[in-house]
Amino acid sequence: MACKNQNKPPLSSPTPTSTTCSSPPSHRKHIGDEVLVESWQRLGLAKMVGKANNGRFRHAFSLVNGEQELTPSTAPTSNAGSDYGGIEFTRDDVDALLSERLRYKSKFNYKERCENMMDYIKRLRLCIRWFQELEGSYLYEQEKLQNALEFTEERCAEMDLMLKNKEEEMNLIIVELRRSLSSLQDKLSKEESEKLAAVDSLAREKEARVSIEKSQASLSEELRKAQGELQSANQRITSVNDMYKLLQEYNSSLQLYNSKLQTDLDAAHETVKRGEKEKASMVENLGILRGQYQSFQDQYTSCKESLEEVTKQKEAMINEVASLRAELQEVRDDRDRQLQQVQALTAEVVNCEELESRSAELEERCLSQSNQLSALQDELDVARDKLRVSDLSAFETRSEFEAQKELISELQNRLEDAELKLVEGEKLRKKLHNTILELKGNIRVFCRVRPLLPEDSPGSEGKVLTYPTTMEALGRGIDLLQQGQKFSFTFDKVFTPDAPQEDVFVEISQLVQSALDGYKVCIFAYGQTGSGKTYTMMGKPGQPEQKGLIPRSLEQIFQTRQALQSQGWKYEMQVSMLEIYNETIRDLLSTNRDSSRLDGSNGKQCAIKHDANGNTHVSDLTIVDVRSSREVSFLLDQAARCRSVGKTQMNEQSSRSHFVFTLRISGSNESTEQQVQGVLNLIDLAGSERLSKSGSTGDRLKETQAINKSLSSLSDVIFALAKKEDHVPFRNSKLTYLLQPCLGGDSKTLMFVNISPDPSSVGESLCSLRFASRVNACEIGVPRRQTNLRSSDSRLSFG
Ligand SMILES: Nc1ncnc2c1ncn2[C@@H]1O[C@H](COP(=O)(O)OP(=O)(O)OP(=O)(O)O)[C@@H](O)[C@H]1O
Repeated sequence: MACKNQNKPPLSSPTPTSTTCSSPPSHRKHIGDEVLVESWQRLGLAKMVGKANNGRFRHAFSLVNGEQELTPSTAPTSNAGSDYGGIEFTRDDVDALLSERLRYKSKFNYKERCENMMDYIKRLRLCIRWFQELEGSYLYEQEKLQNALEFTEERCAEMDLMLKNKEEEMNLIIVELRRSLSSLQDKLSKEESEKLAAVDSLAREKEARVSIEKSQASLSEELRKAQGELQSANQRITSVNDMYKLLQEYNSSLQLYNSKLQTDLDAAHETVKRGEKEKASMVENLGILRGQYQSFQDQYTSCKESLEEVTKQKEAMINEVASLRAELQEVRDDRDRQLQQVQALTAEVVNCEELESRSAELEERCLSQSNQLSALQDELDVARDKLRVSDLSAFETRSEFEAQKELISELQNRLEDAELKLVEGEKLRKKLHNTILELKGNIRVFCRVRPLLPEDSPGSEGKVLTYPTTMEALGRGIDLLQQGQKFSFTFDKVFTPDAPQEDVFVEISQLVQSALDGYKVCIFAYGQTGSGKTYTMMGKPGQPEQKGLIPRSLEQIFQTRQALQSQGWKYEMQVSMLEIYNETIRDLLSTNRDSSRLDGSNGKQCAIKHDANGNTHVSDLTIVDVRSSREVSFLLDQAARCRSVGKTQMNEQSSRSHFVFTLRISGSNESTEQQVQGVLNLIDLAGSERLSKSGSTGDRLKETQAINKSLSSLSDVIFALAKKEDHVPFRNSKLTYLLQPCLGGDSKTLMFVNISPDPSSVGESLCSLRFASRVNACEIGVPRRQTNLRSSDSRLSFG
């Protein structure tokens, strides 16, 4: 029965599954209790074995259920070793005890037999007790095993249930999975077909991309062309404008000429009328003269006839006289009578002579009248010729007039076309300008180098600034030489010392223009003290050709405002000017300025506030409505007088504060119902300077420290923006807080970095250029045009 190979005692294996020994199944089944009872019954008496067998039974009742040891730790405390002296029995021992034959030396030695019997009984008792103990522990084990079995069965049932549930679930899941598999398969097939389609579309997209790239290239070509065309259109516009002016002049001269011709024509008509009248009167005269002539002719003929008659009579009389003389001779008596007759005849002769002279006179008159007539005829011919000529010239003038009229209307049409083109060009310009600005990034940097001044240190170190002439850097690059090391910088534009104010303004005029289009525009000048910031922004007072950007911008804005009136635009403008001095805001247009300057403040606490629309308001700031650039110039002069200016070692007239000029523009177009709100901020920053170099003390030192602190806050803000940091320290200074919308928002911003060519300032120039190139690398967002309706609070804001 012992299964030593398995290292298990023969009476153990309470569970059918726990044994692998070769004993018959019927025995193995009851091995825990029945086998022992059976053995005891069969044995009756048994030889007691005395000694334990090395504790092998320690394992006899241990059960490994799974990995759980049920005995001996959980078994009731064994009394082995107490009643039966800790003796344990193996089956062999029990068998040996039961099969023990008591032998006696003498059959009748009862004492010995009795002792042996007692000993045997004692051992049997021990064995029985051991068995009982064993049985108890077996029963306990059995119970435990039963419990474990039940527990296991329960668990099995639970497990079964769970498994069933799980199976159901699994089945469901399988069904679900099958379903999802089929849907996935569907999807897969769909995806595959989509993939194929996507591959197709990818190929198509690739083609499209290629074609788009091509079209992009062609578009950029077109853009370039359009820019070229824009330029040429601009040129054409200027030439058309010139031509328009010329044509206007020509037109007015033509109108003058025309009116002159008209008066000439009227005069010619008058002359013609007069000529016709004269002609008619002449014709009348001629008729009269002809009548007179006829009557004279008649008289003449009658005179002639009478003369002839008279002559005949005379001849007859002469004959008669002769006959009479002869008769006188003959008839002297009749002489007196005859003499009387002669005298009468002589009187008649005198009469005739008178008649003759009268006839000559009449002939003369007739001649003169015929001469007059022929002269009149000639005049008439001349007048007729003149009339024909003036008719011709009137016709010519009329046709010329018509041609001029046509020319004028054609020119007017062309002018209208040109004006339309101008408007279109203007729209295109705005669009292109905004596109260019967006492409460039909306904070741009221009660098301006001022000329060497007599007060600059003599150029012992030679030229420290040079300008590269390569294609890509021409007009945009600047090289600085410091201790033999070259530092190159590129900006949107570099103005060399010889660049006049006009050229600088031309470059920013488009930007200024966009304030009228509803953009926030901010232009500020940065640089070391004495580098030309105030010169750039304000210019030189009293020298019109050296006017700075602020007066030029205002002139342009007011001119454009005038020009845009014809397109239906009406603008309202408001101006404010302030300075930030020692971290205090001062109102430069305040009327009680003088008293306020005494205590170092303007009496009012000007506070900066940003509203939800990104507009900045400065409380208690004087805001003036302006209608002309003259008004603004007056205000600028007033502000310049109030500005904090002082003399430093670096600059005779150094600005000791940041100057902020703001023009708020509000425009509306009644015909298009459009409304725009633009802001133009023009800022002249105080100059940065090294304390050591400036030699400032006292108040100047305090000013310089305040200036440097606010400029360093500005550079902190720029660096944070350049690094796209989450927190930008706008609130670190009044200047940066005021400029917040321009630097971090949606405005078009331009920075001038002013540079001194003085070799002794090369360190400061390098700092300024480095700062400027950081600013140039900043992206501050997309400029936004403000075309919304005007708010009820229409007072000035900074942007
Ligand atoms: N482009 C220029 N052409 C001629 N003169 C110039 C130019 N730029 C500056 N200047 C002259 O240089 C001097 C200093 O210029 P300005 O006062 O404008 O410097 P600034 O940078 O404003 O100095 P600060 O910061 O001390 O106010 C002035 O006399 C000015 O006339």
